[in-house]
Amino acid sequence: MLFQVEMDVRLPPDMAPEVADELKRVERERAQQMQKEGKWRHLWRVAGRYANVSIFDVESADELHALLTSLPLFPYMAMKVTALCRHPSSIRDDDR
Ligand SMILES: O=C(O)C[C@H]1C=CC(=O)O1
Repeated sequence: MLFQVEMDVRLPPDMAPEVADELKRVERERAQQMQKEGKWRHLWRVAGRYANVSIFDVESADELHALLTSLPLFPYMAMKVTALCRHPSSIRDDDR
């Protein structure tokens, strides 16, 4: 199952820079691990915002929820999840 996830990062303005830097470091590790596992298929920065648009390829909404809530930055992100299904005009074999 494919899901589009929009993540808006909202770190508290008074968070110590070294705490923020460590959170971002471990977040990057986790995000790259999920990409290598094929779960996080696309990761795009939204131009001009501290936000991303991502495509996840998971077995279920429960799995997506577990992955998203495991992210170190999860407490500091607003997320919008959209379930995707195959478009009848798509020519890509992996759009499912
Ligand atoms: O920077 C972000 O968009 C937030 C988060 C998502 C992946 C990652 O490495 O950080």
